[in-house]
Amino acid sequence: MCLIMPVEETSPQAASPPSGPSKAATNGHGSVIAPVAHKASMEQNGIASHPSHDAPPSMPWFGMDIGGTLTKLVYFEPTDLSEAEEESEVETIKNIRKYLKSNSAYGETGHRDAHLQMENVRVGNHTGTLHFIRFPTSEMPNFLELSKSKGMATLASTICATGGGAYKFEEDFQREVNLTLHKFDELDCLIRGIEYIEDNNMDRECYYFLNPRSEDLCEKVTFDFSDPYPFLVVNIGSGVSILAVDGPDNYRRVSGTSLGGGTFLGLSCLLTGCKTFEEAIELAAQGNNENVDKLVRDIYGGDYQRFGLGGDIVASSFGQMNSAEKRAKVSREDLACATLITITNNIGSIARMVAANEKIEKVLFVGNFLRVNPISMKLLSHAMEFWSGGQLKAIFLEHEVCLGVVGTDIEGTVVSKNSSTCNSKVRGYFGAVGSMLELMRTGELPSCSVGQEGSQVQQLTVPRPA
Ligand SMILES: Nc1ncnc2c1ncn2[C@@H]1O[C@H](COP(=O)(O)OP(=O)(O)O)[C@@H](O)[C@H]1O
Ligand SMILES: CC(C)(COP(=O)(O)O)[C@@H](O)C(=O)NCCC(=O)O
Repeated sequence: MCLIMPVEETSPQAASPPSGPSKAATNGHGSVIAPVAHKASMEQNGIASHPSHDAPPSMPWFGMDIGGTLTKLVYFEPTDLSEAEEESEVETIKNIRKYLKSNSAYGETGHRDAHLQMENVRVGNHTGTLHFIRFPTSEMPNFLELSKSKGMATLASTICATGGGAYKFEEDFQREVNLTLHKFDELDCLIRGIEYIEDNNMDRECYYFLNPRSEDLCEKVTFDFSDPYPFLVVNIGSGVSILAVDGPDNYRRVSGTSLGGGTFLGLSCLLTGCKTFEEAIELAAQGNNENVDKLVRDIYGGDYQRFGLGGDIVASSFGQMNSAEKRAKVSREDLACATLITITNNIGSIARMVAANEKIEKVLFVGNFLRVNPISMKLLSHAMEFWSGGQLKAIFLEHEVCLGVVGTDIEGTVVSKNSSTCNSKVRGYFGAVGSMLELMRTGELPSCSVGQEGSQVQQLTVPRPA
């Protein structure tokens, strides 16, 4: 059984930098055309195939998403090993398992999200537990050092990896820990997952906010995504990528901005001395941007009526901070709040212009910047609707983790149709889960299933690649 990995050369939607890993075709307007990679096209292009295997790959089983800010690592711990299997395991694997399980912090910055742990998961031919570990990508040298000290290099195994770091750190993995990275593209994965919504009538997966500005009237409403095309995807990670999805397996990276989640975090740390994203969001929730920004009414004394600009609209982000007097009065909370609003509004504004340019009305916002961040979701909702005169809708997803899983070619899943079996808190790890499942692709074998503790295990079937 020969399996094909969607390696990078077939997914030419990489961002504009000339040194990017992929060769991209452009459509003449600067946007990059990227059909989702398929086995057939990869074979035609002479792309390397995944090593064929009838048996699952040797353990340990990991998946990695090495992003610009966060590295997300998923580790599968088999809980059904027979005595003979346990005995035949090499000491290094046992030690790695013991080390990962007995700690919830690794070094100073690595965390295992123990509360997200998923029991009773079937991967390949084993049942076990999925562990979710994250650390700042900037700590990669320490991570490699730690892996080396735990004997990873002696295993000579393979890890599936996605995200920009899969390219950046490929040689380091090989050199330091003798690990081969099978890379696959983060945007292909994302788009496939979203398309799965349409294919599987996941009619409660998408939602938008009604009356996003009103604390009392704001309501989360299901969005009917049964007729999705065309739609825009705004992926807010460290930076922002904007993709226009024209039809099945057909998308373009039409725009992007470097002012993204990483900018919010970086500026917040700089301005408030906060140390984490969570702290920055908490500060922002307690602050008032009006002490930092210059509003239309600060300039006009009221509304700018001729063009319908209300007095409470931000005219100039951080526009009051040129005054030493105002700077002296401003709080950390105010600064975090203004930073969040500045970044969010800018993304909303670019998304709106791209939508108008592309004549697209549905705009899907995804990425970890929106994690624990209802302020931005509601702001985006309001901005999209207000500035488009009600034409544009900001749409969000309930379960990015499930979409990520199916986004790597896992189809026919029961899990994603039944949201109660999805762990929505695992948002942000989907690329890592998806990359581990890539490792498991073994043709038509049922390869992965997910169940809650105590519930029936449900099967995900993995089709033979198209
Ligand atoms: N615990 C966290 N640590 C750092 N950033 C976080 C965290 N949770 C959410 N974020 C936000 O998510 C962004 C990263 O999003 P993500 O989708 O993981 O992108 P990337 O793959 O580029 O790391 C950060 O820049 C930050 O704004
Ligand atoms: C380069 C990236 C695709 C990397 O993805 P990320 O790790 O930020 O999720 C993204 O940061 C991006 O699209 N940046 C904006 C580049 C630009 O169009 O200006």
